[in-house]
Amino acid sequence: MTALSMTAEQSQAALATDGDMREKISVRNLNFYYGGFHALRNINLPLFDKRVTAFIGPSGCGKSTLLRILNRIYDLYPNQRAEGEVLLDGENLLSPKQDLNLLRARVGMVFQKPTPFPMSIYDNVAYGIRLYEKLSRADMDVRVEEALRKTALWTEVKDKLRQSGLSLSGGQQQRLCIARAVAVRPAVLLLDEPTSALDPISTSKIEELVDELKPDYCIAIVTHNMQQAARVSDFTAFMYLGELVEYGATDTIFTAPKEEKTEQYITGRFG
Ligand SMILES: Nc1ncnc2c1ncn2[C@@H]1O[C@H](COP(=O)(O)OP(=O)(O)OP(=O)(O)O)[C@@H](O)[C@H]1O
Repeated sequence: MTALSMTAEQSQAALATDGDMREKISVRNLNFYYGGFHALRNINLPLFDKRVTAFIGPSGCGKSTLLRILNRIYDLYPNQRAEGEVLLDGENLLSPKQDLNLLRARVGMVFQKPTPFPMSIYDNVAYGIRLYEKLSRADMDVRVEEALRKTALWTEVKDKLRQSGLSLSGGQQQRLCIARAVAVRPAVLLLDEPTSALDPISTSKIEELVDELKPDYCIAIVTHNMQQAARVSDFTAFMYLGELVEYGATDTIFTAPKEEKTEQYITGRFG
């Protein structure tokens, strides 16, 4: 069975069992090139709303490349080129007509290392909102509080909103970055190994947060941690050498994968 037919079959099965499921992003026949290097090969994949999809696979297989296409971050670099379609609510975000500012408001991204801006906690969260909306001071206060509450940071920072974001612990900084992303009310959240620089307690807080955010977003997470993928995701995409080897419900991928390569990877035989 090819990855493509499996994808269609799996998503059909999922749709049949859960009327609440809606395909938010559809990746179709996607190829990606770094100059002459063909980094992603004919990727087909659905990403469902209100669900978490994990991208797993050994180093260099193309997980981050795929994630970076979903908000067209690669556009910032010369000689990087995508072919195919990535439909967001049916609209091809790879189209040259796509407004990139608008796209990045709809698709938020959080990186591996916490990257707060060198400004206050309040301004870190308000920064993105100010790019897109002109709010009164009172309305901005409400939005900042809402984002900090959503990311379970409010009680920890409400008395020091004017302190630098850099004064927070690593785990708090990462939650601040997630608050910054959700503050602009995106539809999609992309998390690129968001806990790889964090201790186990901060990691479990971020995982809980992903669970809490799930009902409001379509979430994609790149992770090297198999347990994390199994804990937080509903669907898993296993990639190898730029190809999507297997996609399916996370339970199935981790207990009864169809492809030998997937089984070898999840049982730690390579990678
Ligand atoms: N800027 C770049 N220029 C050229 N090749 C690149 C560039 N970035 C990544 N690649 C190559 O593209 C392939 C996919 O890289 P990518 O970073 O997407 O993999 P990954 O699965 O996220 O790896 P890791 O788990 O190590 O982060 C690799 O072969 C990598 O060397």
